[in-house]
Amino acid sequence: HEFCDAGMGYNVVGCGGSDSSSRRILIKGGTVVNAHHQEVADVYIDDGIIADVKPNIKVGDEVAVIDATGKFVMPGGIDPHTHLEMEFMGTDSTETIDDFFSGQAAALAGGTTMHIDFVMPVNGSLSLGFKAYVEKAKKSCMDYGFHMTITKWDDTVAREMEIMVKEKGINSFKFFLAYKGIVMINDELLLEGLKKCKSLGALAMVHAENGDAVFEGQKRMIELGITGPEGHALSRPPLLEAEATARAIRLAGFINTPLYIVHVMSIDAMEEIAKARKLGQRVVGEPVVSGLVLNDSGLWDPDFNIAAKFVMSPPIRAPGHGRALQAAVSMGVLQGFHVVPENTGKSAFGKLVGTDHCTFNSTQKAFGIDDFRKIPNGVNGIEERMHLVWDTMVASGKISVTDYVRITSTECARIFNIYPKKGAILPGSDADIIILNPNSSFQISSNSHHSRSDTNVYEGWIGKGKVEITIVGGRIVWENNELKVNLGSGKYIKMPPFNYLFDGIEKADVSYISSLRAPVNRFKAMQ
Ligand SMILES: NC(=O)NCCC(=O)O
Ligand SMILES: [Zn+2]
Ligand SMILES: [Zn+2]
Repeated sequence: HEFCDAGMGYNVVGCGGSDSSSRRILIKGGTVVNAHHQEVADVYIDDGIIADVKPNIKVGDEVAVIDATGKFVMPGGIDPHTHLEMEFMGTDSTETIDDFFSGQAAALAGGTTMHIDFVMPVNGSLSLGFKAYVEKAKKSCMDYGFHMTITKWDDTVAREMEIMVKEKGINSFKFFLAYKGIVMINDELLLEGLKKCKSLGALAMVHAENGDAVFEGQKRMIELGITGPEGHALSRPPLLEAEATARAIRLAGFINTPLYIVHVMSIDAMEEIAKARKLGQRVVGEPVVSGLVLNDSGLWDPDFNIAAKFVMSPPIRAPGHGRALQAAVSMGVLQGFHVVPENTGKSAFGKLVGTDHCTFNSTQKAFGIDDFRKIPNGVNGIEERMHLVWDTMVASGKISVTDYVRITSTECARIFNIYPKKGAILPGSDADIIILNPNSSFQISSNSHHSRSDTNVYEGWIGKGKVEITIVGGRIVWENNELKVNLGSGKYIKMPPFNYLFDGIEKADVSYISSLRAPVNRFKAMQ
């Protein structure tokens, strides 16, 4: 089998490797952390499911015991935003280098046990796109879900959206407001999509940049003779991210349906979300780890191969944006959904953190050596997210360990309506668990990472906290720095519509209509 290649550098169970992991495991004496609570307890796993969580669980000799004393036992990470084996930006750049096997193996080595990937339609057809992704995902070694991308509009697309939600387990649709001439849609299509999402109880997601203005910005750079990777960032400043974010928020408010803004990269866009949140609109802002911990300095590196690896959209911003996004994440989580007033509880900035893992190797990035517009956009992160969020947010004292669980796992499970099957260490939840040692450290390098890419945007990062064990579906797949992944064992997780963001939305319809009438009433009162 192609995945049994020794070159993969890790053991593939089901391809000749031996499956030493037990179906019954007791994790003893660790600090078990959920988003709402932490306690020292044991966790008993039977046949892929968490059977019990309490102190001093007694088991027989046949059960494998892991001593987790002094360590944190937490739900495996859920990455809400990945692009595995995706065709993107024309045929020249081919597909992202990580497929559903290598990308997921990398995820498991870094403590992420589920991800949600974006299905790309085939010639605008959602069913053909779905079929293609079902095929791609057959090699999965961990559970996964799908978002669906909408790139055109007609009656067939509208009907297929219904099928996706009612039959295929998709509860979110993404609209690109950028990538003009490739996948960008206009406001008319966005409005149709928002209406359809609302009627289906599906979450609308947007990539928020003004694609027409970006196109103009790119022309300007080329006219100025700026063709290198720095031209990418200069052509699409925060202003254009903020404009599209504000526009999408207002249109979602006009339709009165919840909105999820992917990869928020700038203070400017984050402030638009904060403003909407204050007004009680149901908006979720998703920071990604590259936007939180990196800055744009890499884009100015004189070595094209180094600079090009940082090209993603919206761009990684100047120093200051990342720090502000980190602060917003810590404030957002400190105001957790259970303590904020009712209206603001249905919106959030940074209650979850994704990656937008969309990896191209240096040969693929080199398609744009003479013209930054041809550099395929995207960076890695699926393997690094859990460590980097721990290091920059928890080890630095910005957030608590319970907050960490919420932003890396639980809130994603809630938003995509699969909690508490995922995102919790509770009896009955899937046994997707990590054991993190806060006194150990991690180091990132393209020489040792598990992605197929030959580069890593976090190259050389050394930080505190180490995921020592990953358990997925009740099997130990990462231990002693060794991966033993189970080819084809990952399951597709259907995600039902009408998540908590839709609770009481009809009431908001009524108050929206009265708010439209309010100025009229005020005017009448003045007469
Ligand atoms: N973000 C990026 O540069 N690539 C992935 C596709 C997208 O999410 O826009
Ligand atoms: Zn995007
Ligand atoms: Zn993306």
